[in-house]
Amino acid sequence: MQLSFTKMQGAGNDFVVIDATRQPFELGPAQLRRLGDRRFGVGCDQVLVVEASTEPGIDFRYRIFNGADGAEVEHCGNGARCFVRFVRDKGLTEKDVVRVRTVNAVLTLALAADGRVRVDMGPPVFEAARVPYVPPALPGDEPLLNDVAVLSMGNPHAVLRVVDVDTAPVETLGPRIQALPAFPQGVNVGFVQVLDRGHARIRVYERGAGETLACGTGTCAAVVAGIRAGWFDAAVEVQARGGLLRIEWDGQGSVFMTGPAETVFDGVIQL
Ligand SMILES: N[C@H](CCC[C@H](N)C(=O)O)C(=O)O
Repeated sequence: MQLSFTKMQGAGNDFVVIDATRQPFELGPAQLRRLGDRRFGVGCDQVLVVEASTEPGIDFRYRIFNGADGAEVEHCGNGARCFVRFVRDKGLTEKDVVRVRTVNAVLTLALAADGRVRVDMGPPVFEAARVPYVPPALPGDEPLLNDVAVLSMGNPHAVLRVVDVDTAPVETLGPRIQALPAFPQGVNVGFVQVLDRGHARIRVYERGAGETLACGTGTCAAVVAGIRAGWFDAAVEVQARGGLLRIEWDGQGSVFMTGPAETVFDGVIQL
């Protein structure tokens, strides 16, 4: 089958975006992995699917699949910014602010005049069962989890503070933490370097993708963990390897993320 797609990126986190508003989305895991494959397919961190909505007050449905394993996941923050850029540029809406439903949340996405996009990422969740996270029976039972903050941004995150992200053991510690029984549905592992109360650097070893150049939900999770720990004020500029994200959280409501969203090319693939 021939599949039309648009390649997009948000702070270097890259996506294959599929317009499924006019025909049902029917790709299986093997086809999704092919889309994500950087040798045998298009190559992307995640596949984003735009579906029509019949729900009052909801403009679109937003589905996310990790490129490496084809698994459907709950949220993708950088993808959300590309989503609104896509639906606007493809004429699927005239709105600059759209509301979209994911598998477990409703997000508000707003195109700004400077081309950046501001996303209401919803509130963080700390209740272990909703992450999901199974804490060790006793603190210290699992040394890898000492000093790790665990929370959900709709998807699961583990956050560690490091002195320097460039020397952090991302490629080794990331997968080791992901493999722990404490995370029954896996986890995205963030490594955050605090520069000052309004600035940070980050690297994220993502579930189902490995290290990406940026992770929107992971950056939100790191800032939330840092605000709770007293490291940050309510607004933080975070430098990822692929670009700069601005995260705001008042300590109780939604987390807001502002950053870039760009189209790279349109294409057709034979699946
Ligand atoms: N790998 C993530 C999904 C993509 C998240 C990331 N690309 C973002 O921008 O939030 C997960 O399995 O939960």
